[in-house]
Amino acid sequence: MNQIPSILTAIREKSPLVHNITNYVVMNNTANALLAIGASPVMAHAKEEVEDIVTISSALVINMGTLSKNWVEAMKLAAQKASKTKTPFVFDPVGVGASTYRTETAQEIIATYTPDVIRGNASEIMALTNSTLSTKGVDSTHNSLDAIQAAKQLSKELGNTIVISGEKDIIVTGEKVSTVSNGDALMAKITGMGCTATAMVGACIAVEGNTHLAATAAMAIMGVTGDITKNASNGPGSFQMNFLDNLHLLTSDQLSEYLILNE
Ligand SMILES: Nc1ncnc2c1ncn2[C@@H]1O[C@H](COP(=O)(O)OP(=O)(O)OP(=O)(O)O)[C@@H](O)[C@H]1O
Ligand SMILES: Cc1ncsc1CCO
Ligand SMILES: [Mg+2]
Repeated sequence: MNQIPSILTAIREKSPLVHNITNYVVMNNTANALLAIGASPVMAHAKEEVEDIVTISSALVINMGTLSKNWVEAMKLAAQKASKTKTPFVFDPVGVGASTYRTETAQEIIATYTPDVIRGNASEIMALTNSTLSTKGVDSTHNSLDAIQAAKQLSKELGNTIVISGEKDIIVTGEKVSTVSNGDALMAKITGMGCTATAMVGACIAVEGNTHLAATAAMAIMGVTGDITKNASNGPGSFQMNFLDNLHLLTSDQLSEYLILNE
């Protein structure tokens, strides 16, 4: 618990370069959120350059939100390079289970390149272990608690950390389960808050090698910033704007004070 604020401090001190291959919907928000927390984002998806960008980056974030053939090829090249250079790698399987293409792409990336962390909502994490589960789209129709068994199974198979986001954020590494109970329901009404959470995992794994701790810190940063933001906001628009300000203003003391963590 007391290690979480020091991860925030490390992000601000080191300003790690975080390479994102992410979707058209959230690209701008994600870059701004990474800047606000103190990291340095680069968005790059051309096949011709992703390997070079991975080489100079401290973490790789792959988000398959708006996937297509060239992008998937770039994702695979980047993930392969990250495994060679031992660059920490987080994967967001956006909408897995909604189409065969999404399911096959997610399964191939996970099986071939073993992300250090996978972050998805409950429906997405469940769809990764149950190929007959079809998801509604990018929004979850399940509670994060429903996905714990799937997350444990995945984590044990892959030897990595799985994050299930939702009202409660659940971080699973093998049998170890940590829960962050901060945040606000409005966060699910702003597109790409989950993608931002995945990018925060990227910033945290860039400075902290323990993936369970880093992923917990990322969800703590999201949830505590959500708590601080909710009182000052009238709806999704102002929440989104205030959230960015509060990420920038977030202190280690606030993280310690607000965090509701069970482990
Ligand atoms: N009901 C809620 N209460 C508190 N926090 C929430 C709630 N719903 C979502 N969140 C928070 O919002 C963030 C995004 O989680 P969510 O599960 O909505 O991601 P997602 O479905 O992948 O989103 P997207 O696909 O739009 O990026 C997380 O930090 C999570 O903790
Ligand atoms: C709405 C949406 N559609 C594809 S990606 C995305 C952003 C949230 O996941
Ligand atoms: Mg998502």
